[in-house]
Amino acid sequence: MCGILGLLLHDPSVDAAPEISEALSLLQHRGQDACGIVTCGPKGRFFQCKANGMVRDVLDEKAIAKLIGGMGVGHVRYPTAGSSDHAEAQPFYVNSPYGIVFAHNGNLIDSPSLLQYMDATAHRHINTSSDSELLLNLFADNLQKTGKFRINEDDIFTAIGGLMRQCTGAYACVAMLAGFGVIAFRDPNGIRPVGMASRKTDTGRDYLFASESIVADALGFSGWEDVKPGEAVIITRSGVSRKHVGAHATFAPDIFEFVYFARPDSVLDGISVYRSRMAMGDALAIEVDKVLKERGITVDVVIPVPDTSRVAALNLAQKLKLPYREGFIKNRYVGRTFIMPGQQMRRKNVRRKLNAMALEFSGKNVLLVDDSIVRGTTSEEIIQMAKDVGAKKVIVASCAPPIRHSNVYGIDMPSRTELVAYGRNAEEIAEAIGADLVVFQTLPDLIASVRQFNPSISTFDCSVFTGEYVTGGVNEEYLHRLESLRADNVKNKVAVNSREGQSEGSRANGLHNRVNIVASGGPVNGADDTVGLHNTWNIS
Ligand SMILES: O=P(O)(O)OC[C@H]1O[C@H](OP(=O)(O)OP(=O)(O)O)[C@H](O)[C@@H]1O
Ligand SMILES: NC(=O)CC[C@H](N)C(=O)O
Ligand SMILES: [Mg+2]
Repeated sequence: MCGILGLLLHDPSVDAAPEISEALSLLQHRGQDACGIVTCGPKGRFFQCKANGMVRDVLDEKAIAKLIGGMGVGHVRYPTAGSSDHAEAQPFYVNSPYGIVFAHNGNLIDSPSLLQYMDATAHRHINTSSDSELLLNLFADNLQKTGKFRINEDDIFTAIGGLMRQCTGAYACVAMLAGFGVIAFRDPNGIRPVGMASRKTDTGRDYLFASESIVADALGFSGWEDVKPGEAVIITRSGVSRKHVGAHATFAPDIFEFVYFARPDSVLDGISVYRSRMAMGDALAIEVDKVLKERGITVDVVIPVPDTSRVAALNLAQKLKLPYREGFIKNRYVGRTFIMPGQQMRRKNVRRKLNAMALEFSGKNVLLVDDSIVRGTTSEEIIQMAKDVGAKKVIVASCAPPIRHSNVYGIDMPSRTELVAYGRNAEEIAEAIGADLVVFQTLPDLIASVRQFNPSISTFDCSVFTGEYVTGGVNEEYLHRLESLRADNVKNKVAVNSREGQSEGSRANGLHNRVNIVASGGPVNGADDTVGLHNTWNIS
């Protein structure tokens, strides 16, 4: 689940990079592996800084000062296709036609056939294993087909319509054409979010595209509107054009955005994430009450698993008239563990991140509330921590139903066997994570919790719960291939072998590398100090 960003300032002499960087830090919860910004300055020149790392580390003051121009595109990455190589950090760039920069959230499910098309028909070289580089080149190929010396909005709509006919999967994208403007589009099912807002200035209007509305709130933009499924929106300094260019398909935003991914203070597709999580807590309270009564178990205290579950846990506690205590204190400097690469790192960081306060657990029957149980890494660790500090019974309640199916649309859950609920019922899951009892939200209750705030949405992508994939094109053969490429144990093997094979490992040096990190206080307008697109890996 990455974060994407586009910004066009009405005054081209004001640099967009500082605000893009600020915006990316607000989207950091969507991707912690890599980040980047490309801006477009005078004469349509692009300036880039991207690398593996968090926003605050990669996009420091010096780097930002060298990103010239009043429009730009940004990205925070959570790798869900290809590798974690710094060459796959986004935005991606291709010089022909016109000069295009591209940022993508989601996953394509037909990368192998698109790769074949690129090679055999479009004659475009793809230099990484990223599906986003493929998607950029598909966009470029479709723009090329217009055959125009100078392109206009209609040509761009035609090109994006062509792209949408040619690829399948989840994609919310922001692109930038050199000297022209910024563009956003969303796949025909609208699986991944992206919206837009504007801001009045003394001279005209600034425009923003972002994965989540929180960015608009924080940067003083208003009039947030979602880009619609299958829609493309083009913003130039002369205004906004939007058009539905994709096939008409079922609108199915991913329900997991509401369960876990998005910030609670965002509103996605007209639904407040915060309110939907409150409703999840209310609904789960009824289920928990029922199960506890059936089993004759009493609970002394409700404790959330920070951070995401807090909103739901508080409502659940209030509904059940039980005390709510913050029994786990989070180290605020450790990021989200679920989106960290590799099981070892995730496990280690749950321990680093959370500390159990003995006073709140000792001698009590505690009800831990989490938003979801995926691999069970978090639950397993925190249940042990709760028991270590003297909890009598540990009951776990999950705001999401059991997750038994792979995600193919941009969450890194490729392998069913890594999921703790795969092939297990609730009792077996409880045993696997060391809980005395586990209670799951039902799927109808989860859907109702979210949908009540926008009943015009009839379907959500719930594939991780149901194994039904709204785009089609996902069968057993596909899932087996995905597992063989991306399961944790496979990725570990590839990382170990990468020095010999130079295939996917983090040590391989691709084409698109981080700009020099050089102590330099010089001017940013001279050729020596500005940062173009193709930089060397040079840290001094
Ligand atoms: O069963 P698992 O595989 O452990 O995955 C589920 C857990 O991971 C996430 O927490 P994370 O720490 O990533 O983020 P948060 O701080 O926003 O809760 C999520 O909120 C669950 O707690
Ligand atoms: N989670 C995402 O949106 C990732 C985008 C893209 N598939 C990548 O892996 O870089
Ligand atoms: Mg969590």
